[in-house]
Amino acid sequence: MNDFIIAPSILSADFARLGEEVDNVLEAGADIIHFDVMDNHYVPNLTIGPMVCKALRKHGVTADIDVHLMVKPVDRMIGDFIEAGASIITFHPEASEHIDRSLQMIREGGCKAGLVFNPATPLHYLKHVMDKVDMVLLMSVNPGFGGQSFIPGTLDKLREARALIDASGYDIRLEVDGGVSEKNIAEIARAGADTFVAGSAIFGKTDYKAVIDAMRKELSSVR
Ligand SMILES: O=C(CO)[C@H](O)[C@H](O)COP(=O)(O)O
Repeated sequence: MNDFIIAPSILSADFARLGEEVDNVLEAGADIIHFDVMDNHYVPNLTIGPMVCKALRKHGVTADIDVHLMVKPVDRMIGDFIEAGASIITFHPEASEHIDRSLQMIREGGCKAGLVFNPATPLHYLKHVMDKVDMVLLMSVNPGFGGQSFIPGTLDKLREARALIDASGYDIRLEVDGGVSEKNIAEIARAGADTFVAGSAIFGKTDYKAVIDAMRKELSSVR
């Protein structure tokens, strides 16, 4: 596995050609696919559900699918996404009544589990479940829409999360999502992130490989 993971968010892909878009971005060098699920309740937008995840598997996608649940309640969706072929499932702690149970459901289904923190959500939710998470995702925008600007305070929060993860001794990835581009990816990596979600920065360009290569070049200066 690469030390740094680039995870294009299909939120910014052309949904009318989704299978082809996913094939193209993986061929261009993406490591995994980030799959944003919005319910028009937890966030003010509505996107895609397990049927689309299943359709991507049927289309032949074998790369990991990183499902970010922006839904409330959370638990009802977990089984559906496990069955649909998700690899990683993350959710927002404040959207689950029973965080420990939700994390266990995900792992028992054979997926990696993670918690997602909005810009103003404190990291203390992690304290008693570090042994049950494979990924911590810090939102660097308020969730709901692609194409927003990176919130600079996320850099300090990344440093705080990196220190917690390193002190825990567990193998936990630190992902960042929102406003990530080839211009700021090195600074974000230096703050501690190892997994980078980018939507508009990649799908907003015609040459996906050029953007992903530029991101990797920036990252090569970090470690
Ligand atoms: O979860 C999201 C929004 O809730 C998106 O993944 C995120 O915003 C990525 O889009 P962009 O890279 O264009 O900011």
